[in-house]
Amino acid sequence: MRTVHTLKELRAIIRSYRTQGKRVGLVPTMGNLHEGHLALVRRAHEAADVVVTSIFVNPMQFGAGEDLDAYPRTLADDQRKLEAEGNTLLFAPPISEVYPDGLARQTRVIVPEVSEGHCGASRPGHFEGVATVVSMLFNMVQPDVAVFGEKDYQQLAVIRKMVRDLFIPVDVIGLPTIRDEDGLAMSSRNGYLSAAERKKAPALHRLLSETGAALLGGSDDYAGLETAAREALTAEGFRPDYFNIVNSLTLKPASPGDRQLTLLAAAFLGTTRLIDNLSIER
Ligand SMILES: Nc1ncnc2c1ncn2[C@@H]1O[C@H](COP(=O)(O)OP(=O)(O)OP(=O)(O)O)[C@@H](O)[C@H]1O
Ligand SMILES: CC(C)(CO)[C@@H](O)C(=O)[O-]
Ligand code: BAL
Repeated sequence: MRTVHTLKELRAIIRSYRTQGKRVGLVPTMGNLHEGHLALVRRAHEAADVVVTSIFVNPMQFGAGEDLDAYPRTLADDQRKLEAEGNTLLFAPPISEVYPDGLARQTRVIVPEVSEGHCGASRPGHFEGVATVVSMLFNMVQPDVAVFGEKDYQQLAVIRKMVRDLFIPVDVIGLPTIRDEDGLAMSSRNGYLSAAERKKAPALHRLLSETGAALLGGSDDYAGLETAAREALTAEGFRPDYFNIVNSLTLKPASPGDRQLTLLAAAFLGTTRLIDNLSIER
């Protein structure tokens, strides 16, 4: 596996893939790779001849006071894991390569509607940062296909809409969330949890599952279920950010007739913010 840090090197290699008629897959990440990321790499291998994984901790999607500086950077470990997966190329640019004129002067991509509410409300500017950097990565790598995780459900919806609205010629594949044995969604931020917090963490997935079961059982009392789930999270030691029952496609609050529902949740354990979701069909 090769690792490149500059756009010039990346472009030269992508050009040679194109000359050989290869189908290119992209897996955008922020590094500190775990089994969730590696499942995306495996899926990309099924859909493409060569797989480019990017590692870039994108400052534009972090708000003031968030964990940009603390975010784990583990390039050597990540390289070993990608090598073992048969990943073809790792693109790990420094900030100066992606934003040579600085963040303030950077052209930005705004995706309306699906980026509003939920994480978009709690992290103002976050999805603008995500859409901007993902559109840039698409232009840098020019992949045929790109793979993202459903763990970041709203992010995936934002990227799908951006691709549709801007006619970007990339197939977007979403992959189900990979979990630890106790149900906790794998995430780089799980590494911030203390041993005691890690024990409590699976309650987030459990409460999503219990609420999903109540919905499948026929309950339409969305507001009541949301309040009960937030109270249960608090009782489990979390500080809930949101627990919302939404229409799976629009991400707007669910209406009684909706058949495809998604439960979106974010909650803090100490200073660590965890997100998770569950989709059901009635
Ligand atoms: N448990 C998981 N299962 C499937 N995909 C995942 C999982 N965790 C992350 N991903 C996907 O990996 C890609 C890169 O995500 P990222 O590098 O932010 O990882 P992360 O572990 O979610 O980190 P963070 O703690 O910042 O949320 C995204 O498409 C994300 O949805
Ligand atoms: C898609 C992404 C790599 C853009 O920075 C990031 O938001 C992530 O890791 O999910
Ligand atoms: N996994 C989404 C990236 C972020 O939280 O900034």
